[in-house]
Amino acid sequence: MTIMFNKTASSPPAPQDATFRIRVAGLSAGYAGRPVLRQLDFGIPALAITALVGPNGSGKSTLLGVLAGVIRPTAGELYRAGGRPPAFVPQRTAVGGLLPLTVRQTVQMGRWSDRGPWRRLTSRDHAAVATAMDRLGIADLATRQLGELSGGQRQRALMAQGLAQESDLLLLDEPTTGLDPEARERTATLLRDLAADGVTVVHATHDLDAARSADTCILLREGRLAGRGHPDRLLTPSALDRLRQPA
Ligand SMILES: Nc1ncnc2c1ncn2[C@@H]1O[C@H](COP(=O)(O)OP(=O)(O)OP(=O)(O)O)[C@@H](O)[C@H]1O
Repeated sequence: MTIMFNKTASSPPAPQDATFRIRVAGLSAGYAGRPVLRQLDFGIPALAITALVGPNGSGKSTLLGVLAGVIRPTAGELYRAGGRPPAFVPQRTAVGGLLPLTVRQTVQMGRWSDRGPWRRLTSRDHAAVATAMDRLGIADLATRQLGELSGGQRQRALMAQGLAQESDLLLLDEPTTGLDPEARERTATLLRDLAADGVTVVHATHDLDAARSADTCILLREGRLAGRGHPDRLLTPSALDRLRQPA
């Protein structure tokens, strides 16, 4: 699927290139009166883990919103290779902790895109929900209210909701923020397993260990592409210093 906006790119993405799950060309986006992303060109490799790295306000969440289809670009092209609609897991701070929902109900909402909110869940849905909770290690929290959970537990409940969608494109906003070292390690292993199972994973992160364990990184600075490639090549101390300086 190619979505074209006010076209500014001279070279359109190549839909026939099966190595990319997503391609963008000349992509710009932002909010009313506030341009954020400027003229981005890159591909997201299929069946791999891509980390979005950059300082606060560099546009990582905005880019995830565009890739998820919840923020409309103002210019450029976005090509998503065929597959299921993306599963988008926002930062836990963007999700109300006061919603009167149990963990299980939260994860079940991941099935709404297939089932709709008012239909009874099938045994297949229940199995997907149980598997997602198991993979995130939160089965024992199933009956707890979301609002009673610690930040890290709530983060894992939201990730389980994303997994329950069984999409082949998982977009995660700072999935390891607030997690203890063991949960971070578990998340890293989970992302690796998902990629091996056929999922393309994109996550925004400030966690350099998580970024270093990705297959590829995209660096953003003030809404512009500051680099992309393998983390070993990209995440050098001097490159990270440059990221922190004004563009
Ligand atoms: N809903 C919004 N309305 C207006 N401006 C916004 C909105 N959300 C974000 N912004 C602005 O867009 C810019 C990029 O924000 P974004 O959240 O994408 O950055 P980020 O790299 O994810 O930051 P962080 O690492 O702090 O999460 C910032 O200047 C921010 O103030």
